[in-house]
Amino acid sequence: MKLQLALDLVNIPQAIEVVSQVEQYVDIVEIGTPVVINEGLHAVKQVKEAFPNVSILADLKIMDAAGYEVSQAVNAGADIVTILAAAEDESIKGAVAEAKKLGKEILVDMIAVKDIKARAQQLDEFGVDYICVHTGYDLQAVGKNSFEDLKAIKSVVKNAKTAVAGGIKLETLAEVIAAQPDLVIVGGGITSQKNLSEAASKFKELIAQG
Ligand SMILES: O=C([C@H](O)CO)[C@H](O)[C@H](O)COP(=O)(O)O
Repeated sequence: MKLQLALDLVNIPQAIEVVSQVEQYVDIVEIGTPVVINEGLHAVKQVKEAFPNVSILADLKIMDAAGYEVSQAVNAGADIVTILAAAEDESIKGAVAEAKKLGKEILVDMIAVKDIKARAQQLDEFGVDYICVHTGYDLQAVGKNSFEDLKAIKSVVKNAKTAVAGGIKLETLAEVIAAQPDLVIVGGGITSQKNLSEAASKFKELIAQG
């Protein structure tokens, strides 16, 4: 089980500062969608240049022009690029083909998908690398989480790695670990803490025990 740190509410210098404090505890650093919207793919490029040995996920949440957008993110330094599960099948297949050509990976974000099991089965057949259940900020705000959805995809996905994101805190981590995803994505659960390094190390320690 791996730990991904999501950086959503920072600018580029702040992102670099955060990564310098937690690098040893996280397996993947996510350049979050709000950061890409604010700073563009320069954020991916500059964080990768500062930490060439860190795996970078670019959370583009692609919806169309998938092959092209994947290629641009990879050119900037991304190792993993995200696409929305709600995108057309052709877009998902295009993203997978481009990532495979470049030796990189695709994570599909299931945010807002209603029939989680059926879509996860289709995505698995398309050869995506990760399938991620995700409760976004707007549903977190009304008390939702993705823990049941994680169990649902775990019951049908045969090839892809599974991931979970959305409001995961130290207090809820045990429930997540019990479902055994391949990747746990944590943003505010680490970045809102005073001592970032201590918070990341606690997440890492519990995940390693998982
Ligand atoms: O993808 C995310 C969200 O849609 C904003 O772009 C976050 O990175 C993801 O939800 C993880 O962050 P936390 O919910 O703060 O753990």
